Amino acid sequence: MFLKRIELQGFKSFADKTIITFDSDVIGIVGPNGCGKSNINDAIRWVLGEQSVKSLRGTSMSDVIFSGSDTRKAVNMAEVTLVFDNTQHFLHVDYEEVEITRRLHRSTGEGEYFLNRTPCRLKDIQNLIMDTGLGRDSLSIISQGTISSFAESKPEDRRGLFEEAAGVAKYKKRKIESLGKLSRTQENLDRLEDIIMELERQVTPLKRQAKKAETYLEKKQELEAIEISVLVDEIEHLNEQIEEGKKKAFDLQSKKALHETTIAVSESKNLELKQEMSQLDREVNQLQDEFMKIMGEIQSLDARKTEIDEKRKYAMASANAEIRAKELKAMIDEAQYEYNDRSSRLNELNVDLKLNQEKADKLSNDAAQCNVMLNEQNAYLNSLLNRRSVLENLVKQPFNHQQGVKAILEVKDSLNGVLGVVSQILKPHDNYENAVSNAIGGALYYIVTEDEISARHAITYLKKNASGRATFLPITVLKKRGIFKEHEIIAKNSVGYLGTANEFVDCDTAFEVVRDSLMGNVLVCDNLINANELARTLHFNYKIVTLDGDVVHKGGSMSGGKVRDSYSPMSLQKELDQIHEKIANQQVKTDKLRDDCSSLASRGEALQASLVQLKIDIAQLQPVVDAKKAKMDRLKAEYEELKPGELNDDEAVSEDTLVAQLSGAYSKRDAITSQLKIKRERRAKAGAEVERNDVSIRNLRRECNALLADEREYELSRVKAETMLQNALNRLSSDYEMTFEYAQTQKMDTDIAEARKRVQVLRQEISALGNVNLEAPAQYEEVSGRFEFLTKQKGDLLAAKDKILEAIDEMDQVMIKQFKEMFDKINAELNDVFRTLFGGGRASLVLVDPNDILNTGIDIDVQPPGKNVQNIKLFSGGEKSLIAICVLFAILKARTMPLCIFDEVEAALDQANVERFAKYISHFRGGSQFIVVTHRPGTMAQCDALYGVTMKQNGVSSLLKVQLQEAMQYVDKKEVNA
Ligand SMILES: Nc1ncnc2c1ncn2[C@@H]1O[C@H](COP(=O)(O)OP(=O)(O)OP(=O)(O)O)[C@@H](O)[C@H]1O
Repeated sequence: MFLKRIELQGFKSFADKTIITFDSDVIGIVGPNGCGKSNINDAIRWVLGEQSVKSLRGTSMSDVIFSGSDTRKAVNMAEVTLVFDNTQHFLHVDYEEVEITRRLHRSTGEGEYFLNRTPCRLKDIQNLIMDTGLGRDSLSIISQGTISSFAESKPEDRRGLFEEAAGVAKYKKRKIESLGKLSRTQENLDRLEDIIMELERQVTPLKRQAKKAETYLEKKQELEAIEISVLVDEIEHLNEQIEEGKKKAFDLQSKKALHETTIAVSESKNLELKQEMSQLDREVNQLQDEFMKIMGEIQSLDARKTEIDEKRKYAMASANAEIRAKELKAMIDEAQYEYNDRSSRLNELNVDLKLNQEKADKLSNDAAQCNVMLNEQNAYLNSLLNRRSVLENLVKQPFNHQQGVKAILEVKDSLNGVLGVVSQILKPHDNYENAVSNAIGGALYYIVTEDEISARHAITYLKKNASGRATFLPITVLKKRGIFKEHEIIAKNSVGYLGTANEFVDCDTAFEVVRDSLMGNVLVCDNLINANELARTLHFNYKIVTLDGDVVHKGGSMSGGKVRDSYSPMSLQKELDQIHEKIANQQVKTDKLRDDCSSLASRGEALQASLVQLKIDIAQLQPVVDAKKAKMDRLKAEYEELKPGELNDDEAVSEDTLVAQLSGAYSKRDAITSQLKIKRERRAKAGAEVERNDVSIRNLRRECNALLADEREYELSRVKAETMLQNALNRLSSDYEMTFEYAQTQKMDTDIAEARKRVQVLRQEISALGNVNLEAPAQYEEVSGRFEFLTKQKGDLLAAKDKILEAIDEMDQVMIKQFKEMFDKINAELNDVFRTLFGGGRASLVLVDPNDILNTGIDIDVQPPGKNVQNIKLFSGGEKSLIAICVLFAILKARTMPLCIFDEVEAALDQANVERFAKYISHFRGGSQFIVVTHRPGTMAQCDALYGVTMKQNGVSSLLKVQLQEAMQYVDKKEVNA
């Protein structure tokens, strides 16, 4: 016994668990129409993996689950188990007993398979039964429909039965799989070939481009290495040139400024001198007029005096002693008068000399003091000028001490998204510079960027060049800050509170978020006392700054004070403006002092000249006084000889005398002469000085022009050098992403002149290369790599294809052989079987195309006894069934089947044929097991055991073993009677 047991539950009409145990070789299943007999057949095929819903007589797979009846509810699961005796190993597994179960759930539609209660796949079941005769096209399970259609079916459609008998199904399946594989391999090959062709098209030009790119990169690399050194050398030279140019220009400017000052001083001096000269000219003219006048007076007085003296001489010579004495007395009076006059004049001159000397001393003192003051003021002016140049430098390069910030600003244009430094972006209101600077604190030097990516790029640049550190403020991450409303109300009502620091700063709208994020929560107070008070009131929750720049930090700590010469980048410009104003004021002050000093000096000079003249006058007058005294003494001695003791010294001398007039005139003439001399000398001196000054001004002007020309030339070459320097620096930063300082560390010790030449050559070579695809080497590597890989794959696929073809060929050979052998075997059996069942005649099987064993259809050539019908279709239904049964039995004889299930295959046969059919089954006893669903008593009679299927409850099948007698109640009444 091969099939030992069937267990059904929930399968079609078998709602309850039903177990059918088979213990004989030929088992009949009997029962009335519709009781569920064929459902057993369906159950066996279902378990063995039937997938065709149609052949299971349903529309969906869930139709196999019991769907309920009048009295029973539908169930949710169908389960059928077949238990096989495998001691003879019909099934190719080691087990002696094989249990196959299939289960289906209505709710999920999921099916499950079990092999000896272990879950398995449908494929496992199919493999297990393949070529055992239990397969899909097997002759193990034959229904009435199969039998009747067999004879009528096309020759090709009959092949399946023979293939199953020949056991070639597994090869056929494998062949189908192999053909699938082959077609997939061919598809892959086709696809591969297309890709390979496309890649082949790309590889050659890419190879050329890659070579070109490599040459370009080599040259570029060499150029870079040399050019960095050349650029560094160029920058160093340009820097030196610029510095030297600046120094020279500064020297020239200083020299020119000095010349211009000297010219200005000389011009103003000349102006003064010319004014003085014309004044002197006027005075000299006046003095000359006076001199002429006095000389006229003297001439007439002298004539009169000569006349008197002549008269006196005559009288003296002829007169007596009395008259001579009288004349002598008159002469003594005149001599006395002249002496007195000259000596008093001498005294006056001496007094003048003394007074003028004192004046000159004082003037020289004043001039010395004035010079000291001038020096002091000059020193202050110089210190202001120094501070101005420091501040100007700082304004030009405010971040000299912030290395990182400086480095970023230098390459600002080549880095994307760098917007500027906080201290440059924000502009504090007047007088709030200190407060705002301290409100911002260290963030003054933060660099504002468009976003985080720009900041990351800038940081990478600093790292790469080791150019210092800097802090960045990406605008996109900034948030406006402020103070709580209640705190604002408190602050506004506090003494000295001025507002939040951001209120005192102007900036572009785009930077308002920078301003408000840095200072929106910093408060400003007028002084530190009020700041402390406010801080306490607000519980030290805010940073507070004062106008002086003192700070009360959050938490209460304080900082303040002042550093000498310190500066804030925010107040730089303001301080510079103030310095400009101070310098202008100081220059006015020093200019005035310089004028004072020079006027004191010229006054001193004039005084010195008059002192000299006074001394000359005194020196000239002294011998005159002495001569007048000697004359007076001689006359007095003469008189004493004539009249001893009569001379009275105290006698007054009349001033109205001619002598007095003459003395007055002489004295006036001397004074005028002296003045004229002084003025003329002064005039001549001034004239000479003007002359000298004019010459020197002309010379200085010429020199200034030359200096200006030189300066322009230097300026021009400096600007040129600066442009070249900027270009060189830009190339360093944009082409090589290097700062000059970093590039200096990369400079090679090489002959720069040679390097320059090489740079030229390399540049020409690079430009001769034309357009270069720098991606080409990578693309070439990728494409050629793919090309090689795919070519290898193609080789592998071709080898695989050959192998598959070889395997298919082998399978074909096996199938041809097995099929042919089985066909011949069956053909050999058929005639006997036919003759037995038909009681004579002949039958054989014919290959439609013997040359194509693998596909050929199979014809049946039969001739029942006494008939000569050629076309099988012309036979009656019963005959057709019997022919099909003959073929079936011939196959069973050629190949032993462990199990055959016949479902009313003999339905169309007449009683005699049924009996022959039933008896013929006995031929197979011992080799095969038969389960026969039948309504025919003839068949029932040949069965070893009979099972009756009934529906005791409506729609629910049940099963019980019955005796032949009981079974007979289900058969066709006519047949029983017959
Ligand atoms: N899913 C199902 N649930 C309940 N009953 C079902 C289900 N599928 C089929 N049936 C019932 O099974 C019966 C058909 O059974 P089957 O074809 O096995 O009868 P039979 O005994 O072979 O009849 P016959 O002698 O006429 O060939 C029908 O009455 C049908 O209602």
